[in-house]
Amino acid sequence: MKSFDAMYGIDEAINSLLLEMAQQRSMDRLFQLVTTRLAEFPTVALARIWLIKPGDVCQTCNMMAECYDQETCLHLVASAGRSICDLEADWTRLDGEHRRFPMGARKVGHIASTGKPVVVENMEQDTKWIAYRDWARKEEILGFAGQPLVFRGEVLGVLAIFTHVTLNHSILYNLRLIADHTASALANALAFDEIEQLRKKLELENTYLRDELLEVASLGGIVGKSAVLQKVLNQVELVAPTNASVLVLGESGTGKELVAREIHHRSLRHNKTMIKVNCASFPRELFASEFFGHAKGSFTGAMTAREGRFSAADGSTLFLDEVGEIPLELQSKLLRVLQEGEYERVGENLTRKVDVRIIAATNRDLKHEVKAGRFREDLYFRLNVFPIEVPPLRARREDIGLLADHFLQLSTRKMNRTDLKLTVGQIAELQQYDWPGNVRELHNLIERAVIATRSGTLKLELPKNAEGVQEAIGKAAGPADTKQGVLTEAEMVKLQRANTLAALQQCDWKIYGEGGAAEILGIKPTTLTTRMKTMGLSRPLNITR
Ligand SMILES: Nc1ncnc2c1ncn2[C@@H]1O[C@H](COP(=O)(O)OP(=O)(O)OP(=O)(O)O)[C@@H](O)[C@H]1O
Repeated sequence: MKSFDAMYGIDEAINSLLLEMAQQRSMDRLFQLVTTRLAEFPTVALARIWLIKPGDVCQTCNMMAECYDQETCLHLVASAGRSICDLEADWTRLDGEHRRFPMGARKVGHIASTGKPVVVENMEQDTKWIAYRDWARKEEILGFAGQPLVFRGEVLGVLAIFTHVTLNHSILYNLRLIADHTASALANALAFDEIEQLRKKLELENTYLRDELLEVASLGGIVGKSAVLQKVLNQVELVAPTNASVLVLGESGTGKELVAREIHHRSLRHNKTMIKVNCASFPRELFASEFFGHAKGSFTGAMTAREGRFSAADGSTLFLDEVGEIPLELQSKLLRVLQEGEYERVGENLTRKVDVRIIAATNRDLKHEVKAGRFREDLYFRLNVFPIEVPPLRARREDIGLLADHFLQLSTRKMNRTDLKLTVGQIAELQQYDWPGNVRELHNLIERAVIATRSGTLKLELPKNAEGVQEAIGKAAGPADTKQGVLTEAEMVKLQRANTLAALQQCDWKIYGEGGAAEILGIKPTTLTTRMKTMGLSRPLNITR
């Protein structure tokens, strides 16, 4: 009977393997290299590496009966060898019956859970460890040796070989050398991975933080003294320190986002950045990835793995703006993460946990959306734990003067101007207007006026109430005789608003896709949604698309 020691040139082979290992940059290639080189010894039938990782396919794993914790198990990550009785058999596959081993189960699980090597010198005599005696006999396998992959006292996995020859304990020395090199390369790679992930997370957080700073700089607190606004602020104060979900309702531009930020700033989570996601700003096929992230290669264009917004908001608040736009097929996934705090990235089976507080906002009538079958009722109840209704500006006219002054100050500071003022008469005029675009429209109007005025009293160009689209277009097209075909800046703005509104009305407020307003206007849907915000255009509640 041949022995393992009879392998010719074993020391040279192992030395050259160790040198080759040092050149490897990819972990997968390193594992493959180790198993392939070991399987090249004529006496080795099969060489394998398993790594300890979180359980991922527990429900379909055929070792489930032997698995007690279902938290972590051994994942087969590299395999090489050849069958002597079935030449078609592919022993490099990683998806066979033993792709997972429970910790503590059989030889491999035992090595992982004890951190101690196992040698079966001669399977014909020592049958304790052999689960598949027939397989071993047919494949003429006599020996088994396995070493744990240990780095700084922590077991990371197992390296094992099945041999056609009997073994003695001296095999463990060579196997230990290879296992130690593999373990330290693996530990380095894991550390680099972790650093890379932290770096990406920081980068993402920084981006959100920068956006947040810009927002905060341009927001500058909630202004207003009206009774209806005070009621909103009382509700904010009440709900902020709890972890309850909040649904902020109201027309576009009323200040729903500002309310959401105020809740976050007064909450126990205020030390972390609030993450915002505008549910109307990306196409439906990207929703899942945007929310939950994706694994590398999970779809065309997914060149690298990506953290989703839920991960970025872990321990903080996630603001779901325009929540009524979430496609029905994603609503169940959202409900699950809200109820159980669990989700999976696109293209990954691993379940991740998060602790996120949700503040959602919408200008849609969500109850109506539920009735129409476009919004899940259970999700609606989950979000609507504490509803806050932000009133339109026309319902709090006494705030208009304060807001106008506030925006004048913001704009003059931003543009380094000091000499501009609003008259009492102008404020009275502002209070007469109905503000279909609400506070945002007022903000934009003041900012435009600051740009347009050289000094002294602001030049306000207040739109007329309830001006029709055709009227606006007609007017804008009309001035040819009076001003030689030239439109003023204000007329241009009015014309663009009227044209955008006409496009939206023509296609029943459909933004994306074929026949949508973006297509009719020849612009990107995201540009259109931003433009709608600036212009204070939003779908009327009775339009249900
Ligand atoms: N009470 C307020 N005090 C100061 N600024 C306000 C107030 N309300 C709204 N704003 C300003 O008006 C603009 C629109 O507010 P915000 O984005 O919060 O509205 P929204 O209701 O979330 O709009 P949308 O539904 O279009 O997302 C912002 O510039 C915000 O700073």
